Amino acid sequence: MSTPLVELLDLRQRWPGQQSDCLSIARFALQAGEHLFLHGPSGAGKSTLLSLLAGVLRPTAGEVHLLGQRIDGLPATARDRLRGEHIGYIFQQFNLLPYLSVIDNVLLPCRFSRRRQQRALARGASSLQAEAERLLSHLDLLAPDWLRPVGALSVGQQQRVAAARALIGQPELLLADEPTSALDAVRQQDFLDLLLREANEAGSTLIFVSHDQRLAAHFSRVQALGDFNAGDRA
Ligand SMILES: Nc1ncnc2c1ncn2[C@@H]1O[C@H](COP(=O)(O)OP(=O)(O)OP(=O)(O)O)[C@@H](O)[C@H]1O
Repeated sequence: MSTPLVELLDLRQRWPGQQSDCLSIARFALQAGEHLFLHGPSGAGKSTLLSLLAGVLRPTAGEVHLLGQRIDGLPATARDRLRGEHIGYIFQQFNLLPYLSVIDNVLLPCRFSRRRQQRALARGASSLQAEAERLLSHLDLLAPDWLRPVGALSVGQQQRVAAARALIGQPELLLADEPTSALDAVRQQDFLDLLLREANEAGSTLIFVSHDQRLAAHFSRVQALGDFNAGDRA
């Protein structure tokens, strides 16, 4: 089998002040192009797992591999660069820059990564701005909102901006942490359509964290965190 796109080996994560490991994973791997629906109870460690895979967090022990490269020992700047180039991350709290406009937030990954710029333009758009507008329009965020500061938008609108920002430039890995929690049913469906279509066209690997089991049917692989995490039983 080919090298996994992401892999965790003998990983442990214990938060300061805790008596037990939040995560204890002998092995977890995803192949390029896999779409995983990840679920589990609140507090089980799903967001922690995504932070480790994205190199936001370094594990207490063990190995994190991304695109065949071991990243847990890299300095923060190198992990930040890899994340910017290869990962689209929809954070649970969005992590948008509230004073920047909607368009400027979506374009942020392209400002920090030439690779994301090139891949955004390779999508056939006439400019980066046009590609940002295409993604936003599909998520039902239309022109009158594009120049507004993102902090002035509703929570559901901000969630859609965060999605467009993660998708621009076709990153190899998409991490989506409860990405539809603030959306109504119609927009949830539009969001899933766009996410899965973009992921398929780019061959992106996707980890989609959600409590909403109705969405699981859209995914090729469905797992509970407890299937491979012994942390809370340690
Ligand atoms: N920055 C932090 N400092 C200390 N403990 C943390 C931190 N972040 C998370 N934890 C702890 O790690 C555990 C797992 O949290 P995490 O947010 O990963 O769970 P989750 O499965 O994503 O939950 P939810 O479904 O509610 O979002 C919790 O016990 C939480 O208190």
